[in-house]
Amino acid sequence: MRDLVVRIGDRVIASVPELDVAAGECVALVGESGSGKTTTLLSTLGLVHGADVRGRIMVGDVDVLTASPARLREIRGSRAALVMQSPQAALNPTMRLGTLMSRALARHGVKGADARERAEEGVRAVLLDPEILRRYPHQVSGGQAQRFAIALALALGAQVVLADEPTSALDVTVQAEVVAVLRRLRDERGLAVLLVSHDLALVSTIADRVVVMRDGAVVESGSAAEVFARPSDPYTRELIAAVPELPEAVPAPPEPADLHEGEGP
Ligand SMILES: Nc1ncnc2c1ncn2[C@@H]1O[C@H](COP(=O)(O)OP(=O)(O)OP(=O)(O)O)[C@@H](O)[C@H]1O
Repeated sequence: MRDLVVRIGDRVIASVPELDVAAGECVALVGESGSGKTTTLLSTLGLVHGADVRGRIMVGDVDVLTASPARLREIRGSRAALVMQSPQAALNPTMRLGTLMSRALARHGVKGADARERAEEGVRAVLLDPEILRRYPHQVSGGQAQRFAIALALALGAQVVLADEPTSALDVTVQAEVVAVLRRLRDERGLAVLLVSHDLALVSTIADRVVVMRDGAVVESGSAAEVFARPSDPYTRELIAAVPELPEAVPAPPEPADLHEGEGP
């Protein structure tokens, strides 16, 4: 993404000069409520409505701002998948998870034995028992529903997962499970993850890079280790100071000078 500017009337609600997420990498957008994180994330799939969106947004080789509606539908789901805060609310309560999965696959042309295989492979990849495909949404926990949403994305072949506060509705242990699944998929399958979260402790356990937003603008970005260990912006320092356990969560990389400590010229 380059030079993203999202305006509603005269107000710029998100302005991001540069944002890239590579395969096998997790980038976290952090910042307080209303700082423009969700707007930035939704822009990547052309899902910001009622706003003036400018810039260059590429998902693979698709230019999101100039793509046809059909092309956009194709990338949503089959290339990039959105995982939102409350997946249970987004799942049709009258259908078993297996039916939801097979309908989604059918829409992308995958049917029959192929679809069953992909569904089972998807749920196994998020460490769920394929038995869960026989259950209805109300018969699974919030954490299972969230992992199912990720499984659905994987079954559809998503290479990028866009996760908006994927764990904020979950308790701490379940949050850790969801993050562990995302981390594993990033490491083992090269999934690219763009994560929106205001939870810096959680971000420190998964993000490779961090982009800090405030009032619609990027105030700081860099490797997670660098940003957490040596935040350059006062706002980032404030955010980090509010999370006492962070210094232990992310060991600071040594300063280049430290590497040579004690070694005289
Ligand atoms: N469609 C819209 N119409 C009017 N204002 C909007 C619209 N979408 C977002 N905004 C405003 O733009 C600003 C940025 O919103 P955004 O949801 O991107 O922030 P956020 O950092 O994700 O916040 P949160 O953590 O609360 O989700 C907010 O002030 C919000 O009220």
